[in-house]
Amino acid sequence: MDLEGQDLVDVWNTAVRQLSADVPSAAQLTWMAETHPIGLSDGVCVLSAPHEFAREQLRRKFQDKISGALSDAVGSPVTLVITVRPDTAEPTSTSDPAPFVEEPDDVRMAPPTPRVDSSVPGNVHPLPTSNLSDKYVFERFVIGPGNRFAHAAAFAVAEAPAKAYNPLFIYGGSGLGKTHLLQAVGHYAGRLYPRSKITYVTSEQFTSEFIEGVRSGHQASFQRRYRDVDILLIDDIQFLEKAERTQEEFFHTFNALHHAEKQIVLTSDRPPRALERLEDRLRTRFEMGLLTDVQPPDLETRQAILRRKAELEEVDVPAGVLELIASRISTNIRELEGALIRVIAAASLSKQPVSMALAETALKDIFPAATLGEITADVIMDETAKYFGFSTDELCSATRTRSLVTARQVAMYLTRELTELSLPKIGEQYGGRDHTTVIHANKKIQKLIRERPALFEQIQELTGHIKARSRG
Ligand SMILES: Nc1ncnc2c1ncn2[C@@H]1O[C@H](COP(=O)(O)OP(=O)(O)OP(=O)(O)O)[C@@H](O)[C@H]1O
Repeated sequence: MDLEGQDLVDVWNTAVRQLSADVPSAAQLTWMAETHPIGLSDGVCVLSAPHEFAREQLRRKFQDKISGALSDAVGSPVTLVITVRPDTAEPTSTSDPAPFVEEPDDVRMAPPTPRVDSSVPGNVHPLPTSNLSDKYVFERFVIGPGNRFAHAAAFAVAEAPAKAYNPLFIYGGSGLGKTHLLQAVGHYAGRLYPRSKITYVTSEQFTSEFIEGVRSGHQASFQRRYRDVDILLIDDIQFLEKAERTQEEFFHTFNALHHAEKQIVLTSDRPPRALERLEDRLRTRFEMGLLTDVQPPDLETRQAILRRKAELEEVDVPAGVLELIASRISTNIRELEGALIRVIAAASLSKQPVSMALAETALKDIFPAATLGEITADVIMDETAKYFGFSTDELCSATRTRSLVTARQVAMYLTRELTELSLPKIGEQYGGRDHTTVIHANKKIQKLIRERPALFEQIQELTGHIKARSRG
């Protein structure tokens, strides 16, 4: 049954009436009132929540009840897809003005906006490329000896999906551009083939959606979502090693897509043969197409990446400073970019041009000392909590006072910069938050350290504490 317009609103209102006895707080009632149905097609209802926090709450606490109430209202099973309206304001927090943050936005990054395509019954899928980062396009990717082949393969796949190499499997160490290439395929193919359905997902998201589908008995809509695409981009496939049942499901998804000549692109931190806990049949399928690795960039490429980044930031950075940063950080491009951002922040705060002296000072805390041991997420959490006067439990809690939100965002930012943990893993570390929350925290702090001298100083000092504790 497909519903739209007033019919859909009537069904939704009936469901909400049925639910209101179970909604205890005024805040929850407000989110509920601000949540609207977008479409109901082939047993899948797409809801639009006012913000990410509401979406999470609705998903965690009310998903089953809402599905049940909607199923009752239409007389057949209904699966829910909850999205967040882009560009809506964050919920406001109630107390504690923070010293340097205006708004307590723990989360803000629009997830893919599913649409109900009425021309294809039952098709609920993300708009092409809607959950891709704008930054991760081919135009911003600097080519060097370590990534030339991977770049060429990704480019070829975007130009001729399912014709060039299928699957394309890109592997390599942390922060070397795998996600960037994967999403660039999505952007470019989306431009060349605007009608194609392109889905980007991390294997962790795929796993949790699958589990959710099983739990709620709605596997069919999950399967439809992933089998009805033209290009499937799956990031960090190594996490499937830990999820046996999802491996089975992914095997069928893979076969269905491959058989239908749809393109699959995968990234991993290791080549398929090193994914030891992966079923053989999946490993062999991953090896069926083209395998390509990304290697750490050489000095020249590192400088070129920094030059490009400085141009994009519209900041004049002398060649000597680029060389200084590039010569000290060699294995992770994320860290390389992080160092440049701090130098630019230091210059902008002190209202000086970027110079060697300024760069040396700004970077003294973050260049790894020779004897530095591994920096762990636990140490970062512990030091950040201490620094801002909170407990680690508070950092992981749902409390959203301004100062706590900032401390939490700083902790996530430093974990992203100083460890190799994936975005979902960092989210997990901080009370099971969504990976989009971590992306948001990272962006937010990158922006704030340029605007607020106090926060910049605090983060420099805190990084020093973390590094000191991690010295071997
Ligand atoms: N060749 C490149 N040119 C420009 N920027 C790059 C390049 N390679 C990586 N980057 C940038 O470095 C950062 C880290 O890259 P990315 O997230 O793609 O790494 P990854 O290999 O997927 O890491 P992880 O395995 O930790 O997820 C991103 O901001 C990306 O834009």
